[in-house]
Amino acid sequence: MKEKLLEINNVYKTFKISKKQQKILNIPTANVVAVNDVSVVIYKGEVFCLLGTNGAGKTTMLRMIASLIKPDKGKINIKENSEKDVKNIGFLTTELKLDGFFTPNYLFDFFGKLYHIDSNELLQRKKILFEILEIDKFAEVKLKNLSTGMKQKVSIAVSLVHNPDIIIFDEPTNGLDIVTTREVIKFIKMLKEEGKSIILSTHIFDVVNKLADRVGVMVEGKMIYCEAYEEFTRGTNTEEKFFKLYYGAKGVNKNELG
Ligand SMILES: Nc1ncnc2c1ncn2[C@@H]1O[C@H](COP(=O)(O)OP(=O)(O)OP(=O)(O)O)[C@@H](O)[C@H]1O
Repeated sequence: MKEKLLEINNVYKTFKISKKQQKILNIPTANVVAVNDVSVVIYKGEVFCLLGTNGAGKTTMLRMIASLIKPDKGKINIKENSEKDVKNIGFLTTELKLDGFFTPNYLFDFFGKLYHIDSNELLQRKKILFEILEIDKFAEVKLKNLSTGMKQKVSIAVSLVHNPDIIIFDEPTNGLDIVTTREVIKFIKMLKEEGKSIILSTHIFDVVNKLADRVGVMVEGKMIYCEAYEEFTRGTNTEEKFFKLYYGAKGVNKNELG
C-alpha cells in the first residue's frame, strides 16, 4: 500500500492582471485562471511529473505545493509533521535568480545559514553535493562566469542545502545541453533511490520517460489526466499520448491538424 505524501483537493488560483497586460495578452478579462479545480494525490517516494505546455499552470501548482503562494480555494495537505513542512521542502525554480557576483561556495553557505544548518553539517553537505554535481572545481568561480548548465547545478545544490525529503523541481532541465540534462536526470534518480519524494514539472518527453513513476497532464489550468507511467504509455508512447490528451482537451479534431 502506497503512503500518501500530499493531498490536493479542488485547488484554484487566479491572478489579476493590469489593463495593459490584458491588452498585450489579448484576453477579455482581468483575471487569468492559472489553476482550475485541481485534485490529485502524490505518494511518498515517487517521482511525480507534471507535464504541460507553456502557461498550463505547472509553476503555479508547484508554488502552491511549496506554500509560496496560497490557493484561492481548495486545500493542499502535506501528510507530514506540520512544523517540519516548509523546512522539509526543497524548491528549484527558474525564478530563483542567484546573483552572478557570488561564488557557488558563498551561495551554498549563505543559504545553509538561512536554514540554521550547523557549520560541520553544512560542510559535509556541500562536499557531497558539490562532488556529485561536479561543482567542486568551480566552487570559487563567480556565477556570472559559469555555463548555464553549471549555474543550474548550483541552483539545484542550493535548493537541497537543507536535505529536504520533498523536492520540487520546476523545469529542472530547461535550457540545458544533452550532457548536463543527462547528469541532472541521473542526479534526480539518485535522490529517488535515497527515498526522497520528487515532484517536477516539464514539457520534455524524455524527462518523463526517464524519471516518471506517475504523470499528471495539465492543460489550461486543469489536470486532465493523472496515472502511473506504465498506464500513461500503455500501447503508445509519451509523445503520442500527450498530444492525444492535449488535443482532446482543446477539442481539436486530429484530422484538422494535417
Ligand atoms: N504572477 C502572475 N501574474 C499574472 N499571471 C500569472 C502569474 N503567474 C502565472 N500567471 C499566468 O498563469 C498561467 C499559468 O502560468 P504558469 O507559470 O503556472 O504556467 P506553466 O505551466 O508553468 O508555464 P511555463 O512552462 O511557461 O512556465 C499563465 O497564463 C500565466 O501567464
